[in-house]
Order: sequence, then structure tokens, then C-alpha cells
Amino acid sequence: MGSPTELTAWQKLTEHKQEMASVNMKSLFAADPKRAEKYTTQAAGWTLDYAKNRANEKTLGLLTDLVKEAGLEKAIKGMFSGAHINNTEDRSVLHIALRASQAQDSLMVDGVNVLEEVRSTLKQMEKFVAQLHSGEWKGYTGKLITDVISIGIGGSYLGPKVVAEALTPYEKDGIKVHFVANIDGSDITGKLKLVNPETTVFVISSKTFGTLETLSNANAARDWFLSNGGSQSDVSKHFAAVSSNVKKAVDFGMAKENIFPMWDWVGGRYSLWSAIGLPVAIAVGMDNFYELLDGAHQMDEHFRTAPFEENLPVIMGALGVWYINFHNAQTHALIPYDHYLRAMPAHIQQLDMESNGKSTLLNGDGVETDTGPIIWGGAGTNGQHAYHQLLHQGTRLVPVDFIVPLAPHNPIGEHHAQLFANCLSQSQALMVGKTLEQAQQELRDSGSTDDQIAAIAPHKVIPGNRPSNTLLTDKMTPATIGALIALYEHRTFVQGTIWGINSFDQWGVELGKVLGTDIYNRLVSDSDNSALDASTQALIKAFKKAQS
Ligand SMILES: O=P(O)(O)OC[C@H]1O[C@H](O)[C@H](O)[C@@H](O)[C@@H]1O
Repeated sequence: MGSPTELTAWQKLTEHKQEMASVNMKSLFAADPKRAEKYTTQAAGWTLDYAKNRANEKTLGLLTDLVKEAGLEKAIKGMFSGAHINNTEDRSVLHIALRASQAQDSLMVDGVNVLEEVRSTLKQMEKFVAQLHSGEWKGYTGKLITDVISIGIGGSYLGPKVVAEALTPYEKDGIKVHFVANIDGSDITGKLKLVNPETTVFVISSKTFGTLETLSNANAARDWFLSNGGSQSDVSKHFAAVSSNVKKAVDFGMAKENIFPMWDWVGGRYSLWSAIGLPVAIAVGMDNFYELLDGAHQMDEHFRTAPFEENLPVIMGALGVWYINFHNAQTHALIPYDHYLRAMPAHIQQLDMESNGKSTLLNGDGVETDTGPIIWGGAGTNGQHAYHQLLHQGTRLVPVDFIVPLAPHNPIGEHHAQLFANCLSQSQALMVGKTLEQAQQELRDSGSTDDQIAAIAPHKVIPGNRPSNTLLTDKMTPATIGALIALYEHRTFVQGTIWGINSFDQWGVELGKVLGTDIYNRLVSDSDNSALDASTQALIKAFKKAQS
């Protein structure tokens, strides 16, 4: 596909944007008492209320035309059938296979039934998790394992860490799971201070087993283990790996049976459902891990089969494009009103920005439109006392997704009602805003003089008409969290398909890696740096001076 600007629906949306310029969401609600009902839809334990958007029936009709014209139906079929939709790496994209229903027994990709591989790995995980929790697996001095440190970065870290944290209420007793990612030695140093080598297992998660940060931290962990009582022959009792590069993991000292496979058809940022999710399974047990997979599968089925007009990832993806490309929104905020889900924006940030941070169309031409937005956010209500000011009165349009459960995990006092009220009041305030007349009246009512009103009222004006979605679920469970993350995965795919880009490669990351190695070599040698830019030369000099 070429540029989406060539699509008829895109051109019609460009015209339609002008028609909508003077339409306020408040008037859309006033004109249609059924608006909320009409623009609410459900799937996989989630209700999406998308009524607070700058959209009417025509907008939504044109957005549906857009996804159809962009070939989403074919793209979905391609993904679910294992076609090589990652064209630049000539790979299938099959995170959906990792959570396929037990009722499906085959998904043939390039002559291999990938479901067999997936299921045998799940069985291997089951065994490992059971051995750890039952106490059958013991450390080198015969003690029970109390801690697992997961070492990985990027997709081999964020997803599992965020989901493990989100599922805190489901944690099994006995084993505490920690995560190390950063090459900054402070990360691993801090975690090693918490644990005992006799009772700790390290899980090294790296699809390639070639990532600098992960290998450096894995080596540091092994050195620490060896210098604190462990011997080389004990390494296999305390180290396991998740990787598609078995040879490198064996060379590290892992026993073959402690290496969990993954495959090139799983992208890093989509891999938490594979054995990369092992730390999650250890933290919450395999039963909950299966629930997580099942929730994601429910969303997959919804995405695959529901009409686009009722399809959550399609609606959210298309509305996102409406704001990014037709309203110049540069960012998109995710605000979970759930303490355990507070790190979710970071995972979706990686998922979306690594997937859709692209400037080249599938056919190799440069894009003519904006693509993936900056994804950011954080937990409500904390953000209300920080960056929400910009959401309400800043000059930028920031579409927001509010995510909130109906029931809390920790019901104390009026906390949950207050949390819920705050969530609703934010989306309401973003939509209704405050007019100059309202601000003036407020000041008048509080006894301000005319001069004071004239001076202050303009500052109290809140433009309103700012869009948001609200995602509601009964409770944050493994299944609903699985479905939620799958929803965002598919939303990303919908947008990538509309823009005509490959959401599944990440060549941009490579340049930083290559240059990082080059500079490192310069820091630790007497190389001639005169060909480098003056700034980099000076910074290298500063580093070397500090070492001498
Ligand atoms: O799992 P690994 O091979 O160690 O890769 C870890 C990460 O490396 C890179 O930064 C990629 O861009 C990520 O997508 C990947 O998840």
C-alpha cells in the first residue's frame, strides 16, 4: 500500500475535519440523548465508552471506511494465518499464537505447527514453576528458593515487569520476583543486596542472548554468585534462560533443560505471553498465567471477528488516527486509575513507539503523514496534581484513555468511590471545560470586584472539547489485564495498517547499539578521536579524565 493520503476516506476525512471544526462535544451530547449508549461497546471483560470524542456518525463512518480501504481485513487475516507481515525481516508476527485456544490444535507456519512448540514450552514452564514453588528445586546448599531475579531489557523486561506488578494481588507466597534491566550498575547492585546466593535463581531473558545490557548484568550476577559461595558446577541450579539462541545460553553455563525457547515470529515487545513471561508465572502461578493468556485470546477473537464498527482495537486505533493526522495531536496519554497498573503506560509506550515510530511505507517510500504519537501517562489520581494542568489548559491537544476498574482489590473507606469519582471528573472536565462567562460568574459569586474579575477570569477559562476514552472493567484480574494489553497491541497494528508501515521491525534501535559499541571502544582505548564531532570528543575526554 502507498500513502494513506491517497485513500478516498482520508480525503473525505480531511474535508470532514472542516465541518467538525465548529462542533463541540457538548452539543453532540445535547443533540443526541442516546449518544453514550451508541458509543459504548464491550469485549473480553472491557467496556469502552468513546462518546467523549470529537466524532459524530459521519466521522465514525468515514473512519470505518478508512480502515477498510487501508486493507485492515486482509492485514488481520495475514497476521492470524502466519503470513510474513513483517516484510523487512521476512517474518510472521504471531504473538496471537502464544495465547491461542486449547481448542485449536494447529497453526502451520513455514511447515511447522507453532502451537506444538508453544504448548510444549508452556509445559516446561509449568514444571519449572511447580518445582520452585513446591520446594523440589533447591539451591546449591539445599535451601529453598526465595527469590528470582529476572534479567532482561526492552521487551524482555517491560511487559513482564508491568504485568507482574499489575497482578500483585495474585502473587503466590514464598518466592519474590525482582527485575533488573539497566546497564547502570546501580540496578543490579541494588537487587543483589536484597538476596542470598544460596536461595536465588536468575532468569536471563533475551531473545537474541546478545543484548549488551542483559549479558553484562548476567555476567555480573554470575560473578556475584561465584564470589559468594557458589561454584561453576552450581551455576545450572541458579541460572535459567529464555532465548531463541540456545547455544549462547549453554555457553553461559545453563543446563539445556533450563533454557526456555522462543521464536523469531515473536517480537520483543509482544513477547510477554511467551516464556519471556516466566517471571510473571513464577510470581502469580501458572494458573493465573493461563488466565492472562486466555484474557488476551478473548481480545484476539474479538479483534479477528467483530465488525469494525464494534471492534475495540479498531475504534480506538481509528480515533487515534483522527486526532494524530487530522487534529495534529502529537501525543496520547494513558491514565490508569489503578495503583497496580501504574507502570502500564511505560509498556504501551514501548509497544507503540517501537512499533509505529516509523517514517517509511511498506513499499519503501517515505511517509507523507505523521505516524505513531508519543505515548505517555501515569497513574490517576497522582497525575491530576501534576501534568493534568496541561491536559486541561495547555495549548496541545492530548487525547486520553482513562482506565478504571469498578471494584478495587483493597476496599478501604471511601477510597475507591473517590478514585472512581476523580477518574470520571477528569474526562468530564476535559470535555465541558469552563467558559469565560462561567469564570466571571464564579468570581462574582465569591465577591470579587469588577477589576478583579477582569484580571482573573481569563486565566480560569478551560477550553474543554478535549477528547477521551474510558475503559471500564469489573476488576483488574489476570484475564482482564491480558485482554487490556492485547487491546493495545491490536490498536497499534490497526494504526500501523492505516499508515501503511511495518509495525514489527525496529531498525532505528540498531544505530544506537552500533554507535554505543564504537564509543565504548574509544572510552577504553587510546584511539584517535579527531574525526569525531567536537562535542563527542570533549565528552570522551571528560570521561577519560575522570578515570585517571
Ligand atoms: O530480548 P533481547 O534480544 O535481549 O532484546 C531486547 C530488546 O532489544 C532491542 O532494544 C529491541 O529493540 C527490543 O525490541 C528488544 O526487546
